[in-house]
Amino acid sequence: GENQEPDPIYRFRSYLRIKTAHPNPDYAAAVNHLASYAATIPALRTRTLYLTSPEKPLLLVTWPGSDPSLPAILLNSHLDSVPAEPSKWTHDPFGGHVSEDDGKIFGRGAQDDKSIGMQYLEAIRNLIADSDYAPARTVHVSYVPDEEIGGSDGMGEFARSEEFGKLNVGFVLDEFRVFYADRSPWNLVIRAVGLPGHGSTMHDHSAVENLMKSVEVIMKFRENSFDLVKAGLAASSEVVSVNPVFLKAGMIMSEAVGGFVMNVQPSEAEAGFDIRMPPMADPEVMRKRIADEWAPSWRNMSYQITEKGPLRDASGRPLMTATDDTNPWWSLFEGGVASAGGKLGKPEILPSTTDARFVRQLGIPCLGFSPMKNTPILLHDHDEFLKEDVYLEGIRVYQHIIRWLSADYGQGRTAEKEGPICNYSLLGG
Ligand SMILES: CSCC[C@H](NC=O)C(=O)O
Ligand SMILES: [Zn+2]
Ligand SMILES: [Zn+2]
Repeated sequence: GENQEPDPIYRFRSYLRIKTAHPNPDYAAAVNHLASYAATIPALRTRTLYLTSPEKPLLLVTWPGSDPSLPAILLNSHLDSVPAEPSKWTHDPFGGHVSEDDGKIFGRGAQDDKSIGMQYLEAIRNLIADSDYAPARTVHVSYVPDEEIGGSDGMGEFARSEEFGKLNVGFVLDEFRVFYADRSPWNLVIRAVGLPGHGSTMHDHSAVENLMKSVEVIMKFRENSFDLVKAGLAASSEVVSVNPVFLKAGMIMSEAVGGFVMNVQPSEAEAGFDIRMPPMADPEVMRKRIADEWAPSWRNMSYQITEKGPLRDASGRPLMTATDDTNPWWSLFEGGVASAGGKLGKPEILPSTTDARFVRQLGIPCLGFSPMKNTPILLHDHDEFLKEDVYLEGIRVYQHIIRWLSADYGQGRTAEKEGPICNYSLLGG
């Protein structure tokens, strides 16, 4: 029962009970929960930043290292969650329910990403309590708002802030299992105008006809991308994806059957698409394709692209973090996972998008990682859960990773006995 459950599980369930779903995430309660727990660990300092508005706090927890001259590491997670449809769930998505028989902890955020947010703190607590470990590098833990809605008032703003610069961050860990890149979202809306007229006449160049021609061209492009994936020639995260997400046309008349006027051909029509651009995609080529083929002005089309986040860093390089020995942080991360007895899959590009793109844009290496062994991926899905034992095991994995990343392997300095000796200068010593 509740009395016998380990404290970390109790704290995780309490976090899951906080209603952090959009459109009204309770950021204050989430920050309060995290900061209260952090306050019980004397080595930690906490600060709450309000970078854009009093409604959007960002919690920064800091574990000072013994050598402030070393670049720090940053462990990031987001405070917000996507909405859930309670009627489609077996248990209340914000009830913190645990199933008796198999120890599944249900909740919106159980995987994405309240688990890692609490695991970071639990791992730090254990490193101090169990082994008296003290890091050489400073370890920062950030809890940012708004990731699920694009992150511009969250990590986007944070990465641009003076505050962030002062942290001297050398390496960042963010959510999900080893991802070295994300795809950048573009929102595309195409609009057609055309000849209106009586619903009974057949004429060329109506708005809906113009729109449908573009939709066909776009869907053909989509089919080509998808065929590459189906043939096994590319991972789904390696192609440009495009999916229609809304269609809008017609004259609304609420008392009509179906709600629309039937005998008028509308003079305007619109469609919206979610496009994801992999890091290697050429934004210029894509912009030109949209202008010339997808929404050509000669077909009376116009369009609007909203590029939600960068594709390149300041020196024009695609936003990818190296996962080989050219990146010493990778070796330390991999070493930490291996020393915990874990095995990493092949590093991938995340098909969707996270806040990692904002730090990669600064040229800071960042890996997406969440220790969720043998767990079906239920991000944004119904009945999102994480099993108790997997959650606790994840804390242990983070203890190893944090230790490897934050220890001092410097020239002539005492190397941690579990850590590798690697090129210190590459790590910014
Ligand atoms: C427009 S940025 C949205 C970010 C969001 N992130 C997680 O799901 C995503 O849709 O990938
Ligand atoms: Zn997430
Ligand atoms: Zn998400």
